[in-house]
Amino acid sequence: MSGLSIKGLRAAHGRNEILAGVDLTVEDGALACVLGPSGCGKSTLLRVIAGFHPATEGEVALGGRLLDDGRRRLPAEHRRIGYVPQDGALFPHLTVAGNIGFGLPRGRRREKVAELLALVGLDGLAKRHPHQLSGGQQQRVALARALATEPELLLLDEPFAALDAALRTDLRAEVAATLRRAGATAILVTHDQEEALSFADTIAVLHAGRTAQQAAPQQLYREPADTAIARFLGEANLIPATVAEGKAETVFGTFPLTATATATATATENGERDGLVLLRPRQLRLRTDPGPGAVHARVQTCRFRGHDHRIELLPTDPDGLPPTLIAYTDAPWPTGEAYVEAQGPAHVVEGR
Ligand SMILES: Nc1ncnc2c1ncn2[C@@H]1O[C@H](COP(=O)(O)OP(=O)(O)OP(=O)(O)O)[C@@H](O)[C@H]1O
Repeated sequence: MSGLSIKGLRAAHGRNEILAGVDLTVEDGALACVLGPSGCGKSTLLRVIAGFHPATEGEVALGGRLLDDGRRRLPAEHRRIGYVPQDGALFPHLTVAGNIGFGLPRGRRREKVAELLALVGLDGLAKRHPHQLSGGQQQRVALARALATEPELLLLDEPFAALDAALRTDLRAEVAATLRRAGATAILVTHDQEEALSFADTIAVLHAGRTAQQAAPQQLYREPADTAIARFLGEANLIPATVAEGKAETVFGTFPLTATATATATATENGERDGLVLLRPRQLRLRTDPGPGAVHARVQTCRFRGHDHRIELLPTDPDGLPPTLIAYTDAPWPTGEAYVEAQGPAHVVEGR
């Protein structure tokens, strides 16, 4: 099997178990993100994959080769894995070319360095030293250096964390494009959900040392497995619902369920169950007049965010609704009265 496969991985720091059942599959040539809050074990996971930290149980395999199962371990230098740490960790006394070519055989060095400089968009900067580069340029050199040895898998540990917001967005898109051009298989760890959603083909959410869910970005955003994942990936309106026969009944009306909608509370005798339906802020629409399924509310705040407006509403009759609703709209909305309607399909989430 090609690509990376991790099953039931456990790892500890001393007596503290940090990873307590991580599953992760990354297909050959795919870009994956491991997403989780600070301290959940993301860096530890990368270090186990790279071979810098031992697994206690489970299995890590790359391209069908066993890397670690808690008993047998392939040494880091035989794994063909590249690692880009958070700060890039360039050699300060070497030039850009020296950094990228470090570890390459002499004969091919010049040609390969030129190729990599072009790949990461740094033509003409070969003779500079790291201190003469911007943060973003330094990270691109670190990426080129990691790609130089043509690793089977590239690990990126929060590589954009130290950069300002605008540079971060640009560099993230550039790095994703570079990795795709190079045909690399890569894993990026981050605690930034926007970064994960925009970068990856597949995202694994870590919670308490376990994989809570792995799915494609759109699926994870629209169809999270539980309320904690729903909230972690972005703002969520969680609306009480009665679920039966493939439909969810809410105060906004009845909606068809998403294809993979997961069941919530235990089924009652007549086949109905209570659940929570996830409506993302873009699924809510505001109007000035009442209409079928429209809920009366008061606009509390309307905040301009450049690409849209974030509107916070208090429902007049809170029965069957959370205390506040969040909508994102293209047009601004004055504070005061509004009617809110919702668009399906509805996804039923597990409470956690
Ligand atoms: N060398 C170590 N010795 C003991 N405990 C450690 C060590 N390294 C990390 N830990 C602990 O392991 C847990 C997970 O750390 P890790 O760095 O893997 O998390 P993370 O998700 O990458 O966090 P961040 O996003 O803040 O970098 C934390 O509680 C941390 O304190």
